[in-house]
Amino acid sequence: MSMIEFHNVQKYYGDFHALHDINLTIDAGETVVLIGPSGSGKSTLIRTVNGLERIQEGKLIVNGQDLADRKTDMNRIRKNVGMVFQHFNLYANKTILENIMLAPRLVLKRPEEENKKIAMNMLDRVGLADQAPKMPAQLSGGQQQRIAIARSLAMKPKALLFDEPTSALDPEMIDDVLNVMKDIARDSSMTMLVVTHEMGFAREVANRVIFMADGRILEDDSKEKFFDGQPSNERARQFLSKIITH
Ligand SMILES: Nc1ncnc2c1ncn2[C@@H]1O[C@H](COP(=O)(O)OP(=O)(O)OP(=O)(O)O)[C@@H](O)[C@H]1O
Repeated sequence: MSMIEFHNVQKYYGDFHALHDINLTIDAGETVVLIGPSGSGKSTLIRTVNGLERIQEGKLIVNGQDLADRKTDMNRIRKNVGMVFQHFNLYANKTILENIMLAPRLVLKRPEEENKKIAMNMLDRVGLADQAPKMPAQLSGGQQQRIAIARSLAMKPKALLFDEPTSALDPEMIDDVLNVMKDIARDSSMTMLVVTHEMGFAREVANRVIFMADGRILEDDSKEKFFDGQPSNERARQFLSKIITH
């Protein structure tokens, strides 16, 4: 079953053509890694999936709903599709536990006791149950990002989008966050679309690797083909050789 389908999608910012004729299907449970040079449209593409950016042409079906249709209920999309950003965006004046409980309480009307239980389970899953009473500023960047992931998980989404989740972190914190993401990727019920240049993550858990440049998808390969064979596209090959040697 497909979770995300792009059919001839075009996205413009004013006159600027940011996404060119995107065709892409991601099945439920897949982990797809999106790479490409700066400005190639990776963020734009994933932000269209939960309606943070609107598309101008084509069809974009997410969890069975067409996002190009103005009648589509965006709140329902956002309940099912979580997003983790480069900067964690935690509420600074709320405890870690409150950060996680807030959206399920307000959006899902989840009863308080159940909400707390699920929040604690999610904190446990990211290895930070003991941090529940603290404030975000008391945690390291890597811990804050794991809290942001727990917060997304607490909504029990069907899909999670990650936009460069480790690129604002000190190097020593990156593995802790990637390990949490790998654990989620191995859960076959979760669909993940991840913008990252962490190729170790891609090699270990991705089903597919997609290469974008200039707003276009130039390569969409299984991880085996991408890493062990050779991407067919010359720019993808060059990009891969640069990020792997650096
Ligand atoms: N709100 C906006 N208004 C106008 N142009 C935008 C806007 N957001 C992005 N763009 C442009 O769209 C193009 C794609 O940007 P996008 O952020 O999607 O790229 P990216 O591949 O995620 O880059 P990076 O790796 O640097 O984050 C860039 O040329 C960018 O300048």
